[in-house]
Amino acid sequence: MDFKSLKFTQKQVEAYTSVRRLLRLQVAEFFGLDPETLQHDMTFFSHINGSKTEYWHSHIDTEQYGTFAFTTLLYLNSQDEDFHGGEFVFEAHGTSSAAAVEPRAGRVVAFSSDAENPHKVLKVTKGIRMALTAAFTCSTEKALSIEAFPKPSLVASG
Ligand SMILES: O=C(O)CCC(=O)C(=O)O
Ligand SMILES: [Fe+2]
Repeated sequence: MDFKSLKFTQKQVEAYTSVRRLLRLQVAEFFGLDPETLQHDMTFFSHINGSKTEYWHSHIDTEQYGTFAFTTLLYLNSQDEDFHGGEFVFEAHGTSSAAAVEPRAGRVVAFSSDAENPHKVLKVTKGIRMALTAAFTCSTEKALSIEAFPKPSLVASG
């Protein structure tokens, strides 16, 4: 499947928008924030298969993407059913020990995006792993610099 040529239907955009709204409320509740302080940052879908040579190396989202304050990950399929490998791993650092998350369709991971949460994704050995990364920023200036998602040119009319 050539993901880059897909167009989103209006229904898919509505589904995405309501998922995004719920993620924002969940992050606000979990971190004890007013939802109004969380503004939409970058969003993207990822699909990783065993033929990829570049995996998600260990990184810190705020450094990698420049703007993230809170990251949410929504898994769209499941480890051991749709793919093998591909665990999400919070790296050990300071006094924190490593912790792994098994991707499951519908499971959400939310965390603050800065140096306190370095993480990586382990190699996918079989199948295709699909996830949504949806981030929030607390800076209006940064939020205004973010391109609309999905790009209007990728939404099918009617
Ligand atoms: O898909 C995942 O589990 C993590 C992806 C990630 O680290 C990112 O989008 O920055
Ligand atoms: Fe990340």
